[in-house]
Amino acid sequence: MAAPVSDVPRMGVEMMLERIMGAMEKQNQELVELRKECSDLRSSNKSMEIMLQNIAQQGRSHSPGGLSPSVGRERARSPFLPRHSSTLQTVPSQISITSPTRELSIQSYPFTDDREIPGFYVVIPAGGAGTRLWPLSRENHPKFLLDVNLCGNSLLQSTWDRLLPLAGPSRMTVVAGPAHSEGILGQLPNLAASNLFTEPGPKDSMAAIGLAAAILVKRDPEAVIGSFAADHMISGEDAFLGAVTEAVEVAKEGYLVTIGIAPSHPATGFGYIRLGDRLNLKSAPHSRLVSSFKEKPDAHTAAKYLATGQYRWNAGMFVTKASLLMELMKENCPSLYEGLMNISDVWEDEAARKVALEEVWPMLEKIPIDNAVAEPAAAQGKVAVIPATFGWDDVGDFSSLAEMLPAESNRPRVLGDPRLVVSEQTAGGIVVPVSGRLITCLGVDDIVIVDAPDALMVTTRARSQEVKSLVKKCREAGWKNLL
Ligand SMILES: Nc1nc2c(ncn2[C@@H]2O[C@H](COP(=O)(O)OP(=O)(O)O[C@H]3O[C@H](CO)[C@@H](O)[C@H](O)[C@@H]3O)[C@@H](O)[C@H]2O)c(=O)[nH]1
Repeated sequence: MAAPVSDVPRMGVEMMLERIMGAMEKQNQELVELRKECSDLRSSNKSMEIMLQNIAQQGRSHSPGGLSPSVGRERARSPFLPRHSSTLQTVPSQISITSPTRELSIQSYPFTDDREIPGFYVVIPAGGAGTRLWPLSRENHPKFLLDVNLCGNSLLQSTWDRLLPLAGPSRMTVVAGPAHSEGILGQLPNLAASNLFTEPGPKDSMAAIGLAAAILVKRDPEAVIGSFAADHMISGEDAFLGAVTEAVEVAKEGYLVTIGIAPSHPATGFGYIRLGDRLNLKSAPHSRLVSSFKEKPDAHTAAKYLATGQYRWNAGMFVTKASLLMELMKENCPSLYEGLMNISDVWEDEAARKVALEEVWPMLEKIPIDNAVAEPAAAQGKVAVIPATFGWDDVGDFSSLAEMLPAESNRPRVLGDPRLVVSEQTAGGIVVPVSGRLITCLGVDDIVIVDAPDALMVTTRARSQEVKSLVKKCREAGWKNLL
């Protein structure tokens, strides 16, 4: 039967709408495929880059004390987060906002093909469980072993890859607890066993970095060391390597050198560096003195600092002669210095090391490097800073993890398979579908949902720093096996 005359124009409109919707759907589909292609391309570029780096390293015959990379040990994939074919996640090329000032807008270090710095040792202190990322991170799978942005590498592996060109495999070292040794060696097959410094228990960053300094200064009295957290994300590798190379030059002049990040908000979880005079070093044109260093100020003080425009966040990276760090420890925390000297005296003798660690380690003072030496040394004019122009994030909690994922309007960001999340009027949050089941949400903004097979965690982005206290509560409630 023919349609009534009055319905004809309506049918026309409906057909048009249908066609438009169809075309839009097709476009969306193409966009998804394009994103996947880009992501695959990025992964294969990365593999190619690593392959080229390996070839270059194998061909390097002049590497001092060069170890040949261990044969037969393959790099283990980082555990826990699932891999899926339709990943849409990308890390923006610039993670944090760099300084708008002209002074910092340049910084391209004049690298030659070989970036290796003779006598430079990398120290990666890998401690802490990253409890604010529970239930993604666990005591046995801490944050640094996780591939939090699904790039195929854990944060530790990315840290290693980033710094390898400067030190070569023989001068890359890691300090960690015994529970993580196996995971670390599995993920870093080219880490020499003698360069994994195993501490009996967590004693905070001064003891960890101090232990590495005490051992390395005995192996090489002229050693310049750089300590870099195992669990940070960085974008802009050239700018990063340029900053570290300048920092090494400044360290050789007898400074404890930090890297300063332009702050974007009055964070209370970071150290603040007040910029002092320029050092006017030819080999490190961006270097400046640090006129003061304040570790983790309160919110009011942080806001005051920000308003002056004179402060940088401390990126938690320290570059210095190992001998200077030992001197600073001797001056500012003498008993810790004594203890570490006793341990390092016998370090290369396995049996004696075991005895010394058992006797001395439990007595050591638990203090962060920032309070132990950075604050007092800055007051004496011994700390310098290289202002950074690379993107940086310490991936401290689910809110900062969310920042790294592309925003989608009226939809939470998804770390994992986006098909497992169906939402309606839910903006600004982050969902991590690990268990594989479907997650649905309606009308809940800024929500954080982490769905692991054995534990579900729900909070808001605003409270994601407090996940730490939730973990404490779970422990008190007898759930230690899930932490
Ligand atoms: N091996 C080992 N490493 C440790 C230990 N304690 C801390 N670390 C390592 O030392 C580094 C810094 O320690 P955190 O405890 O994570 O420091 P933070 O609170 O984040 O503050 C530091 O980093 C901020 C940037 O993220 C800085 O802004 C701040 O000034 C400070 O340096 C990290 O790589 C951490 O894994 C430990 O007992 N053992």
